[in-house]
Amino acid sequence: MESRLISAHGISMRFGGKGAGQTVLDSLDITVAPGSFVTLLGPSGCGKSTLLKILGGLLSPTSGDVSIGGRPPADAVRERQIGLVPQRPALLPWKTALQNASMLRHIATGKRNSAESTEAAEHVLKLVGLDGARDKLPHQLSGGMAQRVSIARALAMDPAILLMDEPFGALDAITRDEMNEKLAEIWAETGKTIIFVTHSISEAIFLSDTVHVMGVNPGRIIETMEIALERPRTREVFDDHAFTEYARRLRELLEPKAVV
Ligand SMILES: Nc1ncnc2c1ncn2[C@@H]1O[C@H](COP(=O)(O)OP(=O)(O)OP(=O)(O)O)[C@@H](O)[C@H]1O
Repeated sequence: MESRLISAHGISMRFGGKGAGQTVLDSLDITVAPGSFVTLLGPSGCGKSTLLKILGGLLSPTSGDVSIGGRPPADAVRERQIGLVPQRPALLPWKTALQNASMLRHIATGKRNSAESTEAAEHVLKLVGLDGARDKLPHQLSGGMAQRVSIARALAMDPAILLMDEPFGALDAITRDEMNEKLAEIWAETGKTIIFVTHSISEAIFLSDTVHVMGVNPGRIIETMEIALERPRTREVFDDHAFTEYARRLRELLEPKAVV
């Protein structure tokens, strides 16, 4: 694929029938530059997950156009250029970390135990910092470790674009910070385009090049903010004046307006 620019124009999404239906997204425009880290930040129900799936070609909008590298998103899906990391890891409980990480590749290649797929899974397990846990079963993994396997499973397919749907929402605050640092490293090392959904202001600032703030009823982008903090970023950046300024501005945008 020549350019992986994701471009979406006039995106509207309506669920349900005419009377009882709901317009979830309304005339939304967004572009995502190849190799960038882009976050969709907004309140519950504003349509972040819906927009994420539309951008990755996993859901068709009711109206509007999406293209990935100038081509229909279905092409990118067919060419396995899209990886998805869901909210919950959903690992197969009877398979080890390595087997879970190689699973999609084995399915894609049609070979149950190809050495090449296992090698790819070993490589990505190392990348997510789990090479020591390759033979553990899901019930032997912490929440953070399980989510790392889920990231490895998506990365093992070597997609150009990674869709991450609030992957760290269920983790405790410390583990979440650790996962954010690890993800920033993985992104820097692999050059993937990452579209990330979160409710967390600090997570959005820490990870992103660009934060799209969404409003609700109907879901739309109310502001796009470029995050100009230097990289690589470590936890110390939370104390940076620029960081707290971004956080203040984002909080203002997300706080419900007082009714006068
Ligand atoms: N398949 C579907 N059928 C009907 N309604 C849906 C469907 N998927 C999403 N919705 C509705 O669309 C709205 C937006 O959902 P979506 O999951 O995209 O929001 P979100 O911002 O990701 O929410 P959250 O942060 O709580 O996960 C919600 O009201 C939801 O009930």
